[in-house]
Amino acid sequence: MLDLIVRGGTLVTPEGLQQADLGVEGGRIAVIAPEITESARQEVSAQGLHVFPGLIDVHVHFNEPGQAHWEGIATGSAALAAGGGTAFFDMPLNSLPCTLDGPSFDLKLSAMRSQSHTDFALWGGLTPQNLERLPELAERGAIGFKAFMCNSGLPEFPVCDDATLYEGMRIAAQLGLPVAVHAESEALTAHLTRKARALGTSWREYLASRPVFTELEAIGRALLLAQETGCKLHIVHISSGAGVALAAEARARGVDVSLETCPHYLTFTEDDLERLGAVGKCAPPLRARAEQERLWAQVLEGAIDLIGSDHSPSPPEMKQGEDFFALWGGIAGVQSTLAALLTEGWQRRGLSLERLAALLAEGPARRFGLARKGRLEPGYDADFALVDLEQSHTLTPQDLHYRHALSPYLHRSFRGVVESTWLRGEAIYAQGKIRRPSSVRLLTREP
Ligand SMILES: NC(=O)N[C@H]1NC(=O)NC1=O
Ligand SMILES: [Zn+2]
Ligand SMILES: [Zn+2]
Repeated sequence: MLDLIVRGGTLVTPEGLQQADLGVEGGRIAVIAPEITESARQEVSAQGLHVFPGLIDVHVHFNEPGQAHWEGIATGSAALAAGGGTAFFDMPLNSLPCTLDGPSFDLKLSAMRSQSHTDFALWGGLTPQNLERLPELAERGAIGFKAFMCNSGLPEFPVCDDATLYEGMRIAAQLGLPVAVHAESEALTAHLTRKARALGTSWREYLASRPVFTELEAIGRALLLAQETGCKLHIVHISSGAGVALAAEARARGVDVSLETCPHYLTFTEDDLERLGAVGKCAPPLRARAEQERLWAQVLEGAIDLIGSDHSPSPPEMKQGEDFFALWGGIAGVQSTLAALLTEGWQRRGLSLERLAALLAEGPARRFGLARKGRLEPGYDADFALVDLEQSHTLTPQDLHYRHALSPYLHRSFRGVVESTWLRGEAIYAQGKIRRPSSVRLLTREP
């Protein structure tokens, strides 16, 4: 007797689409077959629906402990589930304390266990102040170490200088964990910020302070250090086609690097900033249309390993004011990743559903050593979303599960509707409602 059978859906796997029944037992996919004859405690019809592997978002800031008024684990993970997601990796900054040592990791872990609606992994931080704490973070199950190559905007998470990045990568390589970098040059962005601010403080000057070459300089330096140390490198939120090209070239030479971009760089351009204002502020910033087209070309060619949301909201007050430089930089988007990619990628540009599953689930699981996640295949965790691709929807504030109903994706129309999301065989989202699963797990790297 199976626990659950999902009948008649179209399963999306990186190898292709397959019309089949999917049977679940003990939280795992037990069988996939054209027609399962066994009986089950629960049956769900997926007739006319696509079954996607649950999204694994390797880049979110849910800001707990300490800053639940910015977002929150319960609200953020609910939004992820409503968007078809079943796991997230929480970044080490924007919470208080930042995740920089064993005790802060333990605090975050217990907050996650009591409040998350999905499985999760935790990034540790890499700063000049915590090099000697990396082993204790690894011991507790950190999925990797995140460093900022420019000012993070938060004094409690200082910029990582080259010497720290080099030594941190040496330690990470020994521990067998990746280092993730926010790649923008501190020297160049600080200089260009001074220059731009002398001319004004609108979104236009902000854009002028972080041009593409400041991203390229930092990507190039991180690649060099990764090559030298043999460290696994993950470059987060690459905003430019040129940045992808630079990293992909190094990967082809044998550097162990993975490339992430975000739905907002694939959806909005700098021309949208006039209308969006602060809700569209992020770093690196939105780019010109031609750069976005180059980025899309790279995605379509398969140069990108995975897509993460970099969901990083703030209280609304921090997005208000005249000085664009002083406003919080961060996009609220964890709920919209699949919708944005189905619309901008599958519908508009012919990105295949198989590639989409690879970018949103299998790619993240493979890169970060999650052996039982990311695929619809017997033996894997039964994490999936039932999606109606025939329907469209327009995102309203009432749809958002965030702490604050603010997002650049609001009022846009999207192809596809997530009908339900399942974590290890349990519905965590259905008919617009969130349900807490019986358990959530810390995901760690498996050899
Ligand atoms: N601190 C933080 O979350 N910063 C993020 N926001 C953003 O737009 N880019 C980032 O790195
Ligand atoms: Zn960043
Ligand atoms: Zn981030």
